[in-house]
Amino acid sequence: MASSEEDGTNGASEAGDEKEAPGKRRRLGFLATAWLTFYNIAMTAGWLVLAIAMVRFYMEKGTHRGLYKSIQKTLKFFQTFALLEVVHCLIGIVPTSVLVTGVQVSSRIFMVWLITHSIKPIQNEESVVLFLVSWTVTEITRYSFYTFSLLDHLPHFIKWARYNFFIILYPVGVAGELLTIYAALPYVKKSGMFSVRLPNKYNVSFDYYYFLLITMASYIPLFPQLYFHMLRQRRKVLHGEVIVEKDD
Ligand SMILES: CCCCCCCCCCCCC/C=C/C(=O)SCCNC(=O)CCNC(=O)[C@H](O)C(C)(C)COP(=O)(O)OP(=O)(O)OC[C@H]1O[C@@H](n2cnc3c(N)ncnc32)[C@H](O)[C@@H]1OP(=O)(O)O
Repeated sequence: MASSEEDGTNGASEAGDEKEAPGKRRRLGFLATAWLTFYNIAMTAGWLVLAIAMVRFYMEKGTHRGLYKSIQKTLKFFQTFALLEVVHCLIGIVPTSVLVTGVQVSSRIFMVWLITHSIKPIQNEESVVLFLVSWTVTEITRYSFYTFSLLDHLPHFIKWARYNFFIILYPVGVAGELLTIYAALPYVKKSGMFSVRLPNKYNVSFDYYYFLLITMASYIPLFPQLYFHMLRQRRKVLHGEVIVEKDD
């Protein structure tokens, strides 16, 4: 993939073009810092609320059945709000690749709105809990990491957690997502939902069932790229390695 994501800049950094030492933070303007601090605190709080709601639900009911329904509004709100992350990359206030962030965020939005929200019979699948728990732990860690970094008071444990938890949580989350899509397939096939059949006046056809199969297959090339991206970030941040760029 293009080099920009490996050195952690997207070319629009306010810090200029020179390469920074690993672990050294860029300096942002006041407005960008204030906005990002607010955004990250709000997101940390949102995912914490979600975590507490999930733990309380499970302790009270002793089952995962009904869990999704009870937390769906909070989940939809905060996961949709994360679309702003793509905007942050586009306008250059965070040095992350638009492509990496775009794939990450769009796959989450897709899971929330076009799978779990739209296909009610799968909402009680165990696999939904799998990705919900992975996402929640990841996001609490990630947004608190960004918040403390912006405030220049990053506890070592948060940094360690940010660049270690994903090693397990990423595959677990992806497994949860794939199993949920797989569970949705029979309902999608039977109902023909979101599909457009011929003949119609636009002369186009679309089969959501096959779209889901293609989406599942697309995890095979895309997920390793995201995972190796995180492993490179881990080496850079935790072990201070300078990643040598290689242009495609
Ligand atoms: C239409 C259908 C599409 C379907 C597509 C299907 C294919 C999908 C295939 C793959 C699907 C994946 C699904 C995801 C599942 C899960 O999430 S499971 C749970 C586990 N998940 C994770 O662990 C997620 C890991 N991913 C991430 O952390 C990010 O999303 C990332 C974009 C992939 C990587 O983050 P990145 O930003 O590159 O790394 P960082 O080291 O965190 O940040 C780099 C620098 O940027 C600064 N920064 C970034 N964001 C912020 C912010 N909000 N505020 C402040 N600063 C920010 C960060 O501080 C770093 O700065 P420097 O310190 O100056 O370098």
